[in-house]
Amino acid sequence: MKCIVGIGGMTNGGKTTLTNSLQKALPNCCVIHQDDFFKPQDQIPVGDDGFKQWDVLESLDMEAMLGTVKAWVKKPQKFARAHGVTLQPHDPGTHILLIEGFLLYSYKPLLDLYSRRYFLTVPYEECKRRRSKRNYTVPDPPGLFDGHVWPMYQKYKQEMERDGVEVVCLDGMKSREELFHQVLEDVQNTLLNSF
Ligand SMILES: Nc1ncnc2c1ncn2[C@@H]1O[C@H](COP(=O)(O)OP(=O)(O)OP(=O)(O)O)[C@@H](O)[C@H]1O
Ligand SMILES: NC(=O)c1ccc[n+]([C@@H]2O[C@H](CO)[C@@H](O)[C@H]2O)c1
Ligand SMILES: [Mg+2]
Repeated sequence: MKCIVGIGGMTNGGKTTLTNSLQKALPNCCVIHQDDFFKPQDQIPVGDDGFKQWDVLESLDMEAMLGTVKAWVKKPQKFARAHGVTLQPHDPGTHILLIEGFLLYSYKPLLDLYSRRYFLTVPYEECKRRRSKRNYTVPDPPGLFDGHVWPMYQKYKQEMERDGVEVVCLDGMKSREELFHQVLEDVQNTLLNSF
């Protein structure tokens, strides 16, 4: 049985942290990080807001990401082996894929593949605070958060709500442990219900 779970939500909501803990706890579990599909810096245009447009869907090679997801769907065992995921002999029939990223549910070709779509958020102030401490491969220029990151987050979130995308909202202000146990239990129930 194959199960695809989305760990989506805003930047610095805690998606990667949660995903890494879940992967360790779930059997035969592979992960795809949307951040691995950012286009090279020279292909990211500067927008009317004066900033390089990192926080739009076009900054990502989503066709390549879709191809990677399809490779997992076709041969999860082969995918696991190729990505160093040890398959568990006592749980041979279960295969889980966690897809993690900040613009998961804005890309239509993947939308119906998820068994569950989680969405992590924190309040604006906390998001800005966490972000200011981060060091991305391309560092944030001054003003990026208020000038580009936050407005784009709001735009995509509004589109998601307009399109009626069904998500399970997660409060990113909860502790790492609480979030981990909440989602682990929910994923395990989803698995049980789909047998
Ligand atoms: N539940 C939590 N409570 C407090 N801090 C957290 C929690 N989860 C993650 N963090 C911290 O917040 C920051 C962002 O976490 P993380 O990298 O997991 O977020 P993300 O959603 O993957 O962000 P990005 O937009 O970079 O992909 C990190 O410093 C992390 O240690
Ligand atoms: N990983 C990258 O190449 C990169 C470069 C510039 C900005 N970002 C930021 O990553 C966040 C998503 O995790 C987005 O908010 C980007 O601004 C990533
Ligand atoms: Mg992340």
